[in-house]
Amino acid sequence: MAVSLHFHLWSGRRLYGSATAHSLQFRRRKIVNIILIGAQGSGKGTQAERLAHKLGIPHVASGDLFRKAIADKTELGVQAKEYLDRGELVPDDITVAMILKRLSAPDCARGVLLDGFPRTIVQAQALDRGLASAARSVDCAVYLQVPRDVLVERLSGRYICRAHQHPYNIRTNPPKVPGVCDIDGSELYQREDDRGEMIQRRLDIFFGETIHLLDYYQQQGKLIEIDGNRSIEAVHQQLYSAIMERVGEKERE
Ligand SMILES: Nc1ncnc2c1ncn2[C@@H]1O[C@H](COP(=O)(O)OP(=O)(O)O)[C@@H](O)[C@H]1O
Repeated sequence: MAVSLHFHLWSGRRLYGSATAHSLQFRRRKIVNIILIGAQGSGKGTQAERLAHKLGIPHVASGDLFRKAIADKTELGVQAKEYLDRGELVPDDITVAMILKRLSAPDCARGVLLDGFPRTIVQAQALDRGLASAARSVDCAVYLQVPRDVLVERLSGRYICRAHQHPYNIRTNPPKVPGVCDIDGSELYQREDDRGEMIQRRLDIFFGETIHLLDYYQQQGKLIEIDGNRSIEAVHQQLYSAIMERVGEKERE
C-alpha cells in the first residue's frame, strides 16, 4: 500500500511564524507522537484524555472517529459500520486512510496522542511510512497492561457521554449524578459493543492480533509498559513520568 502523508507544513511555518512572536520556547518543544496500546477496558481513553491535555497535543481515537463517521452517515461511516457492529477490526486500508488524513490536519503539527491505532502490524508500518514522509516518527508506544478478568469487569460497567465520549465506570469511576456527564452534562450511554459476547470477541482480537505490536515497538526500543490495573491517578502519574523521561521534555505549562 503506497501511502504518503502531506502534513500542512505551510500551516506549520505559519504556526512557527506566529509562534516566533511569542517565544523561542515554542520552537524548542519537540514534536511528540505517542501511541497508546491497550485492550478494551484498559483505560486508554481515560488516560489519553488526561495525557493529551497535559502535553498540549490532540487525542486522536480511531474508535471515536469511526463512531462520528457512522453518526454523520459519511461514506467512511457506511463502510465501517458493519465491522463495528460485529466487533471486528475495520480493514487496514480504510483505517489507515482515515488516520493519516486526520494526522495531516494542522492541529497535529505539534504532535499527536493516538488511541486505538495502530491495531495491526500493517497499520503500524503504514503509520511509520506516513510519519516519515513528514520527517516525523513515533516517539513511544505505551502498553497499558490489565488482566483479562479485570477488563471484562470494567467493560460491563463502562458508560460514555453522548456528546464528547468522556468515559465513566459505574464501579471505579462513577459520575457525580448517575447517567449524566460531569463535564458537559450530556447523557451517558453503554456502547452496543460493551455487551455480552461482543466483549469477548473484541478481547480475542486484541490478545490474538494487536498484542503483536508490543514486539514491533520493543524491537524499535520504543515500548513502554505500564501497570494499568491501579487507580486512574496512579496510572496517569506513572504514564506521564515515563513519557517525559523518554521524550526528555519538561511538562508544558
Ligand atoms: N485501528 C483500528 N483498526 C480497525 N478497526 C478499528 C480500529 N480502531 C477502532 N476500530 C473499530 O472501532 C471499534 C471501536 O473501537 P474503540 O472505541 O477503540 O473501542 P475498543 O477500544 O473497545 O475496541 C473497534 O471494535 C473496531 O471495530
